[in-house]
Amino acid sequence: MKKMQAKIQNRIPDTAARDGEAPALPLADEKNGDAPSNLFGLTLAGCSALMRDLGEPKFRGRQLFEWLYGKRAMAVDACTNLPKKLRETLKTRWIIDWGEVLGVQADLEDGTKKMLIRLADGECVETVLMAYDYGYSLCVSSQVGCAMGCAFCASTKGGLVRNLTAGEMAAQIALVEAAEGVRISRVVVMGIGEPLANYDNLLRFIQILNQGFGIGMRRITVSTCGIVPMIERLADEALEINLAISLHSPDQAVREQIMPAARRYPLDRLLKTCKNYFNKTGRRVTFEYALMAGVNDRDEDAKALIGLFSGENVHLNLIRLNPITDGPFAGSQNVTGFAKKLKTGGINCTIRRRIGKNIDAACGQLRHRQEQAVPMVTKPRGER
Ligand SMILES: C[S@@+](CC[C@H](N)C(=O)[O-])C[C@H]1O[C@@H](n2cnc3c(N)ncnc32)[C@H](O)[C@@H]1O
Ligand code: SF4
Repeated sequence: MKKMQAKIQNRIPDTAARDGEAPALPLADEKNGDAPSNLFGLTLAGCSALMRDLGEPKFRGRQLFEWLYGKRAMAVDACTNLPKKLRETLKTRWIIDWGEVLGVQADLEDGTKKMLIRLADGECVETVLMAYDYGYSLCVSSQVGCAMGCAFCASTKGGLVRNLTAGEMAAQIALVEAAEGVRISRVVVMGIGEPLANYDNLLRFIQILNQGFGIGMRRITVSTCGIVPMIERLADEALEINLAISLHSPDQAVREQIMPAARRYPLDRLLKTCKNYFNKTGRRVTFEYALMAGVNDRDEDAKALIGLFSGENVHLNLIRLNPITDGPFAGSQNVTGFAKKLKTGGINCTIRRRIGKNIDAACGQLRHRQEQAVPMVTKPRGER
């Protein structure tokens, strides 16, 4: 484990470690010139470099890191393991800022809570808290908006605004835990944005999750629409995280229509890359498949999936499509029948438990509402 952590640390780009200057500043702060910088989001290497720059012994870096994430310190003065004089010095240039929860939608039926979070520069992202038998899982956003243009997804409606910093991803956990009085034990990077298009910050975030929050690598899932070169890079990191691929069709032409990224990264190349990923990491890849009526829920789709995956050590996760405003697709009425066909064909598949159906479950809807100044509503039970 220690060896693996050291490996991640060496690979994670960190301005502090690289330049010997102030640790990597979050993007939001870079825009603000003289504004204080956010300590939240520094990796262990970043904390150590900061302490070194301040003329402090190296162990102070670990102390800061532990209080930032292990203790969820909300202010520099809450880092009571650091000497008061050092805290005063830190406060001249540094703050701890998690952003704030702007609003919450709760699904009273299944306990899912979707929160709209405001970032330091006023941009918003969503994060979703899900309750399971084993504890709490958080679905984290990785970007403000998304450039990928998938036709069924609300996250991409206004395009990409910017990447989230590692701190802004980690703050989603701290904020939700503080607001709800819970501990998050699993994290899925399946919120707004394409995590592999924000690769360096994603790796920093994973490091913070693992070393700072103490969340095991196997309890972290990263989902991608299939950015092949970044999947190849991720395979080389040798992390034990779970990789999920948004597949949504076994047909290249259909995929190109509903997921523009497929034009650049064709299905055969993507599947080959996933095979290599499994061979290198030993981690089984999950394929996500949101069923859309007449688009990808036909007999021929089931047959094609069986042809692609029969005998392969993969998992297919069938998802009920969440309706989005003005979306071109309707959810399939044949989810269980489709699953049955796949199972009969020898495919290891499950239907994802539907969560948050009484709120704006589709990822990006809430942020979109906020941008359009549409009031945030929790729909009555059963209404779609
Ligand atoms: C929002 S994406 C974020 C992660 C990454 N960008 C990706 O595409 O895998 C997370 C998952 O939600 C799925 N998704 C997007 N819009 C959806 C919708 N309207 N209904 C159901 N699933 C949806 C995506 O295909 C993907 O599997
Ligand atoms: S599904 Fe993922 S990649 Fe596609 S637009 Fe939505 S967030 Fe972006």
